Amino acid sequence: CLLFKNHHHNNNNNKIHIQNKPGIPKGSLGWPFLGETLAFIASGYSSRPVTFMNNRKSLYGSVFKTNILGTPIIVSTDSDVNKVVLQNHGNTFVPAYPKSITELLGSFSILQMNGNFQKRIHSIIGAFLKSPGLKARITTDIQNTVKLRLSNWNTSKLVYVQTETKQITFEVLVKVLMSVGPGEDLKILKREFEEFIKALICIPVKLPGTRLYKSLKAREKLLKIVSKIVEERRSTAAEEEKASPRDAVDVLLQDNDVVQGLPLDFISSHIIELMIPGEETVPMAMTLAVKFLSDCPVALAQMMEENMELKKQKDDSGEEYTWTDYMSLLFTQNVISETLRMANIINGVWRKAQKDVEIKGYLIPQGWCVLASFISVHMDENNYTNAHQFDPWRWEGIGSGSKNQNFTPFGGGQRLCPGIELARLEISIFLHHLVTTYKWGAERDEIIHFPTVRMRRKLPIAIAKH
Ligand code: HEM
Repeated sequence: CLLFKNHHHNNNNNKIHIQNKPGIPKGSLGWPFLGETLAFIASGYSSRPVTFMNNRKSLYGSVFKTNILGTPIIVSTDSDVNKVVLQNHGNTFVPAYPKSITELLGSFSILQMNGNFQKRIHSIIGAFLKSPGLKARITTDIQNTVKLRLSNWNTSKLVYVQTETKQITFEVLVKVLMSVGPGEDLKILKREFEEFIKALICIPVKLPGTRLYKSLKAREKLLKIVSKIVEERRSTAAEEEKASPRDAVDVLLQDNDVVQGLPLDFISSHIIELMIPGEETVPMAMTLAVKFLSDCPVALAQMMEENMELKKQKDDSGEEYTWTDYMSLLFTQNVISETLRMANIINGVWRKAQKDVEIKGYLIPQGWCVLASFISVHMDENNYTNAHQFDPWRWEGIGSGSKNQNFTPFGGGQRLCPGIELARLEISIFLHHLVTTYKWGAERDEIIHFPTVRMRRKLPIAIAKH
C-alpha cells in the first residue's frame, strides 16, 4: 500500500524511544512515521502472523506499546485485559480504526458509533437477526442459494472456493438486509461493493485516481441503489407487513417511524455499513474450513459421516432441514469453532481510551489507542495446546459459549457481533451440502493475513461427486 512505500525514504537513524511513565506499558514506537508497520505487515504475510505480537510479548510483557499503520497503540495479548476493553463499562473506550477505514465507513456506521445510538442500532439489528421468523426463512433461503451454486460446479474444472463462497454469502447478505434476489441489481451491488471495500486499509487521500477516491465513488453508487430500494419500500409498505420485518430495511424504517425521523439517506447508509462486517468474514470462514479440512483427512472423514447421517435421515423422512438440525451437528460445530480460532478473520479490535484506565497494573492513558489482540489469545500455547494445529476435538465437551474469554472470534461485551448465529448457520449449511455432495482435493495454497485474511490462490479444489 502506498502509505508505507511513499515514506520509506524518510527513514533515518532517529528511532523514537519514548520514556516510560510509570505504568505505561513498555515497548518501542519504532521509526518516525513508519513505526513498526513494516514488521507488522511482514508478519501478516508470513505463515505465522502472530509472530509480531509474540516477539514483543516476550520482550516487554503481555501488554506493550508499538506504532502500526500510522497509530501509536497499546497492544493487549492478555484475555483479562481484552475482556475489560470489550465490556467497556462506563463507555471508556470508543472505536478507533486507521483513518482510511473511518473515511469509508462514514460517521454513522455502527462500527464507529458510540453511546446510545450504537446501543439502539445494535439491539434492533441483533433482535432481528436472532428472531425465529428470520431463522426459519433464512435457513431455506441459504439452502437454496448453496444448493444452486454447488449444482453448477463442473467436475472437469477447478473450483475456486473463495470466489464461490463470496458469491453465496453476498447473496444471503443482500437478502437479509434488503430482500434483493438474484438478478441485475444483485450483480451491480456486488461489483460496487467490492470496489467500495478495496480501500479499507490504504492511503487516506481523496484525490481522483486513488484507491480511496474510487472507493468513495463506489459508495455513492451503492447509496443510490440502496436509497431507491428504501424509498420504494417506504411508499409501498403496508401496516401489517411492517409488523414483522422482512429484512433490515423494514427494521430500520420501522424504528425510524417510531423514534427518529431521520432522512432516508441515513437508513441507506446504515444498510451499506451493515454489509461490511458480514461480507468478507463469512466466506473466509467457509473457505478456511475447507482448507483446514483438506489438510486434516481424519477430521473431514468424521465430519462427512456426521453430515451423511443427517442427510439420510432427511432423505428418508422427506422433512425439511431446520436451523436446529444444523446446530445439532456437534462435530461440525467443533470444526467451525476450531476454524474461527485459527483463522482470526477479525484479529482484534481497535479502541481509543477516553480517560486514563488502569487494567491489571497497566496504564492506558487518555487518548491512547488500544488493540485488543484476539489472535494472540487464540494462538497462545497456554490457552490451546499445540495452538498451530487444527484440532476440532479440543472443543469436545467445551462448546463455544460466549463466556469463554479465550475464544472471541466474534468480539464480546457491548459490541459482540450480532451476526454470530447467522454466520454459524451459513457456514454449517455450506459445509453440510459440500461434504454430502462432493469429495475434493485441494491444490497447494497459502493463507495471507494482511490487510485482511484471504487465500493467495483463492483455494482451488478438484471435485468429484459422491
Ligand atoms: C464469521 C463471521 C463473522 C465474524 C468473525 C465477525 C466478527 C465480528 C467482530 C469481532 C465484531 C466486533 C467488532 C468490534 O467490537 O468493534 C463484529 C461486529 C459486528 N458484526 Fe460481525 N462477524 C461475522 C459475521 C457477521 C455477520 C454475518 C453480520 C450481519 C449480517 C455481522 C454483523 C456485525 C455488526 C452489525 C457488528 C457491529 C456491532 C456493534 O458495533 O454494535 N457480522 N463482528
